[in-house]
Amino acid sequence: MLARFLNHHLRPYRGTLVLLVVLQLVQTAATLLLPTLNAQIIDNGVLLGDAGYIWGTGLTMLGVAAVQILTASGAMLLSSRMSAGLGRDLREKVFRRVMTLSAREVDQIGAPSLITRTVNDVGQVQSIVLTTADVAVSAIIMCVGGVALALVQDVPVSMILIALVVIVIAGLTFMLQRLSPFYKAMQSYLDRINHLLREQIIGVRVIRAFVRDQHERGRFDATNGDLHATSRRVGRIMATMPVMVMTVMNVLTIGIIWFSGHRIEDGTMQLGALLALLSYVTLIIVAIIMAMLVFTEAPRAAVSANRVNEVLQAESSIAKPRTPVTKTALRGHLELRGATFGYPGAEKPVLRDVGLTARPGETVAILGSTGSGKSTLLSLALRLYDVTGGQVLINDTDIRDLDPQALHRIVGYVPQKAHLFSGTIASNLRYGKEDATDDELWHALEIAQAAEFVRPLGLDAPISQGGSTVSGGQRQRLAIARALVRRPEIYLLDDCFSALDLGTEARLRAALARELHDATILLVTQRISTVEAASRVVVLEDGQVVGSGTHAELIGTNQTYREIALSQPVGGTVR
Ligand SMILES: Nc1ncnc2c1ncn2[C@@H]1O[C@H](COP(=O)(O)OP(=O)(O)OP(=O)(O)O)[C@@H](O)[C@H]1O
Repeated sequence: MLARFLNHHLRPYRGTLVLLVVLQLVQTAATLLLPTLNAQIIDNGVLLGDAGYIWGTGLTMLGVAAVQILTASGAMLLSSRMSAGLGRDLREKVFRRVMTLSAREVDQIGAPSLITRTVNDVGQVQSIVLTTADVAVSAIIMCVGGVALALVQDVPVSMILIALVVIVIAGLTFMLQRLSPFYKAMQSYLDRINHLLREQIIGVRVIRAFVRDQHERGRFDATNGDLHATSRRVGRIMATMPVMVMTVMNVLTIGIIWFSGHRIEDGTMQLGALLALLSYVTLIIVAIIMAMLVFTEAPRAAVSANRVNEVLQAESSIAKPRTPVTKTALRGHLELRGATFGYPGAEKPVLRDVGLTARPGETVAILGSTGSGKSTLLSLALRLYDVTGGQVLINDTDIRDLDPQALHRIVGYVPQKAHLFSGTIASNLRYGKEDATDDELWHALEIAQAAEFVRPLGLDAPISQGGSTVSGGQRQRLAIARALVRRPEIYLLDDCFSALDLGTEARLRAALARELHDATILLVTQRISTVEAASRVVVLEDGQVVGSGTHAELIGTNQTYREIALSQPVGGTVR
C-alpha cells in the first residue's frame, strides 16, 4: 500500500529520484571503495615497504573521500527538497478534497480526524520519504555492494555473511509486521486526543462553570494513557531489534575471524582481505541498523498513507450535475415538493413529505419545536445534503441540476450558530463579495443594526477565529450583514435573531422588510413575535408540515401553533 501510494504521489519527482539514486550509488561506492584501497595499502604498501604505493593509494583515498562527502550532501539536499514538496502536495490535495466533500462525509470521517490526517499523517509520510531517500537507499546499496565486494575478497567467508544478513532481514520483517496494528491504534488515539482537545478548548467556559475540570482531565488522561501504553508496547518490540541485529552481527564477526584465521594459516587468504572483510561487516551492520531505524517507521507511515488515501478517495455524496443549469428564467423562487430526508444511520427520516413554496417579496417563517427539523430543511435548500425523496426546486429547477456556483449565488445563508473567520470585520463582510465597497459594507451593517457597534472599532477591527472577540448578538448581526452584502435572491435565515433583544430584533426586521422587499426570505424561528409579520408561517412538527397560513389564520385553527404561541409571554402577559 505504502509503495503504491508513494509511487503515485512521487510521480512529479521522478527526475529528482533518479538523480538521488545516482548520487547515493556514487556515495556508497566511494564508501565501499575505501576499505578495498585500505586493504591494498596494507598488502602491497605496508607489508612490502613500498612508500610510493602508500602515497599514491593514500591520495586516491583522499579523492574518493571528497567525492563521498559531496555526493552525500547533494543527496541530502535532494531528499529534503523532495520530501518537503511531497508534504506540501499531499496537504494541498487533502485540503482540496475536503473542500469538495459534503456535510455527510465530513460527519462520517469527523473534523478532528480530518485535521490529524492533514497534519500528522501527511507528516508521517513526508518523514518516511525523507529518511528512506536519505538513509535507506544508501543502506540498501551499501548492503548489496558490501556483500558483492566481500565475495570478491573471499567466497567461502562471504557465504557466512550472506546467510546471516538473510536471517537478520527475515527477523526484522517479522517484527515490522507485528508493529502495524499498534501504529493503527496510535493514529486513532491521536484522532481522539485532537477531538477531545477541540471539544475542551471550545467548551472551556462550560467546563469552568460546571466545575468539570477534573472530569475532563480524566477523559483526556484516559486517551493519553492509551496512546502512551501503545507507544510503550511499540517501544518494547523495537527494543528487541538492535539486540537481535547486534547479536547476529557479533556472532558473524567472531565466525569470520575464526574461519579466516584458519584460511590465513593455510595460506589461502591474505591478512588485507580479512581486514577488508571486517570493514565490510561493520559497514553492513551500520547499514542494516540505519535501514532498520527507517523501516521501523514504515508500518506507521503505511497506516498514515492509508488514512490520507481514504480522504483522497472519498467521493462527495452531493453529485455534480451532468448538464449543470447556470441560468434560470425565474428569480427568487424556492419550493420543496414532497421533500424527505434522513441522516445516515438514523432510524427514521428527519423530514417527511415536506411541501412549501416561497416567492419573491415573501417572508416564509418556519416555526416548530426544537428538533422538529427546521435547520435540516434549510440544509436541503443549501444542498448541504440531498433529499432522499421528493425534490427541492430553485427557480423551477431541481437543485441537483443547478450549477453549484449558480446555487450559491442565488442563495444567501445566515447560520444558527454565527461563525466568523479570523481576519477583520471587513474581510468577514466581504466573504461572499470580495469587491464590495466600504459604502456597501456600511449599508449592510446599518440594516443589520451593527453599524453602531462597528463604528467606534472601524471596519479593520480584528476578528479572532470563530468570532470569539465579539458578543453572540454582535456575531449574529455581523453574520446577517455578511449575507446582505452579497444581495442574493433567496435568504435562508436560521434562527439568527435569537441572541438579539426584542427592540433590536424589531428594528432589524423593519430594516430588512424595507431593504429586501423584492427578495425571498425563509426564516427559521422559535419566536411568535418574529413570525407575526411573515407572509406565511409553516408549522413543522416531528419533521412534517402540520400547518401553513398567516399568524391570524393559524392562531385560531392550528393546535401546535396555538400551543407555541400561548407558551410565549408578550409585553409581560401570556397570550
Ligand atoms: N448531522 C446530523 N446527524 C444526525 N442527526 C442529526 C444531524 N443534525 C441534526 N440531526 C437530528 O435531526 C433532527 C432535527 O434537527 P434540526 O437541527 O434540523 O432541528 P431544529 O428544528 O432546527 O432544532 P432547533 O430548533 O433546536 O435548532 C434532530 O433530532 C437532530 O438530532
